[in-house]
Amino acid sequence: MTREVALSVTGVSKRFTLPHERITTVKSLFTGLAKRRSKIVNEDQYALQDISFEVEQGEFFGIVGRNGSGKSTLLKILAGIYQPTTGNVVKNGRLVPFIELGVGFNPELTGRENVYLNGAMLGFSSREIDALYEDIVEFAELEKFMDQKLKNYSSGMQVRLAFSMATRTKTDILLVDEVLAVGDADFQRKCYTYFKSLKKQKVTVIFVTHDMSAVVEHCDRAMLVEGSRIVSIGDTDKITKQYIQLFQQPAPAPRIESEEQAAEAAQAQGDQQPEEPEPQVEEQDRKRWGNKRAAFTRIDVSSSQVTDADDTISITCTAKARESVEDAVFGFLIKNASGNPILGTNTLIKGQRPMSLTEGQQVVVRWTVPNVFNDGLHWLEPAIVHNGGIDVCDWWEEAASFTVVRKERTPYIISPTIDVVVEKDQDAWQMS
Ligand SMILES: Nc1ncnc2c1ncn2[C@@H]1O[C@H](COP(=O)(O)OP(=O)(O)OP(=O)(O)O)[C@@H](O)[C@H]1O
Repeated sequence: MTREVALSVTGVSKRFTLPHERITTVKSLFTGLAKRRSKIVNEDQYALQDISFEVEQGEFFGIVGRNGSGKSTLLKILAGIYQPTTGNVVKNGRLVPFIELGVGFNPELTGRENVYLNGAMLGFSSREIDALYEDIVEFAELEKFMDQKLKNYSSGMQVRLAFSMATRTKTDILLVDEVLAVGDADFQRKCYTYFKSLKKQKVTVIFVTHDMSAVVEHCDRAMLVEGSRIVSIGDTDKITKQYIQLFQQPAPAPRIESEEQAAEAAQAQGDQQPEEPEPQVEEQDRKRWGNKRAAFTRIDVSSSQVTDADDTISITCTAKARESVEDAVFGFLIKNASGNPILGTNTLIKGQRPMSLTEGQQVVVRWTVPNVFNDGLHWLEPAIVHNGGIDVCDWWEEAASFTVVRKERTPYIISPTIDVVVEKDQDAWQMS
C-alpha cells in the first residue's frame, strides 16, 4: 500500500526580530550596573530552525516540548498564520486550525449568535448552521447557556463551544493546540474519542500538548522540539521519556543570530570571573524567584516513575541560608501536566514552628506524600517563605518531576487506591 502523506514540512525556519535591552556583560547583571551598561538592540531570534517532518494521512501526531521551544509557532506556520522565513509546507487537503481561544468569537454576542458568526467564518451558510445547531450545542453541553453573552462563559465553556464548532467543519487535517487543556476531564475524553473517530475517515490530527499521558494514550507518533529544533520523532514511549529527561537538564542557551551578537555573547562569557562564580539561583529564571536569603540547593524525588506499587513518594528538599532568616516556612505544591495544583502543604500547616536559620546553615526537609496521583507527568514546586509568608526566599516552579503509570485510568485529577467489597445476599430472592 502506498504511503499517503497529509503534511510535509521541509527545512522550515522562523525568525522573529525583537527590540531588546541587552545587558552588555554577564557580570553587570548581578552588580546593579545593568542600567548604565545596557543598550537597545534589535535581536533576531529563531523560534524554529530547520524543521523537516512528514505526517501520514489518518495519523494522530503529537508535538511536545518545553515552554518556548517553538510548538505554537510551528502550528501557526502549518495553519498559514505565519509565513516561514525559509522552507516550505505542503498540505494534502483542507486544514482546520483549532489553536487559539477567542479567534472568531465576539464576547458581546450570545453563544447562539457566536455559533452563526463563527460558522460563517468557517465557511457555513446560515441554513447549514441551522441544520447543525442542535448537534453543536449538544456536543458542547451548553444547552442552558446559549442565550448568555460569551463574556459570561468560563474559558472551559468557550473552548467547548469553539471545539464543537471546529468538529463540524469538513477537514483533512485538524491542528489542535493546548487550548483543549482548559476543558474539564470529561470534555477532554470526549475530544479524544472524537479524534479517534476521525482516523477512520483518514483525517490527520496534529496535536500539541504538555500532557504526556495523553500522548502515550492517543498519539500514533510524536515529535520532541527543544530550543527551536527537532530533537527526535518516533514512537510515543520514546518521545515522552526524552521529554521528561529534558527537565533534568538546563534550558538551552539563547539563540544568537548576528555575528555582532555572537561576538558580544563571547565577550560576556569572557567577562565572567572564574574566581567568583555567580550562584546558579541568581540567574534570571521565569520559573524561579525570591530574595534568595535561603535557597534550595537540591531537590530529590524518590522515583521518576511512580507505579501502583508505590504507596508513597519521598521528596527531599535541601536548602541553604545565605543570610539569617527569622521565620522560614518550607512548603511545596504538586501540579499535574496541565498545571492544575493537586496538593500542597507547608511546615506550618504540619505543626512545625517557623524556623530560624543562621547564615550558612543547611536544612533538609523530607516529605512523604501518599501516592494519590493519576496517570501522567507531575511537577514539584517547592518554596521557602518568611516574614509570615509575605516574602518569598525561593519559589521554584517545575523544580522536579515524576511520572505516574497506573494500570487503571480514571478521568479525574487524583487516583488514590480505592478498595471495594461487594456483599450480595444470595438467598434474598428466596426469602421475599
Ligand atoms: N510573535 C512573536 N514575536 C516574537 N517572538 C515570538 C513570537 N511568537 C513566538 N516567539 C518566540 O518564539 C519562541 C517559541 O515560542 P512558541 O510560542 O512557539 O513556543 P511554545 O513551544 O509554543 O511554548 P509554550 O509551550 O509556552 O506554548 C519563544 O522564544 C517566543 O518568545
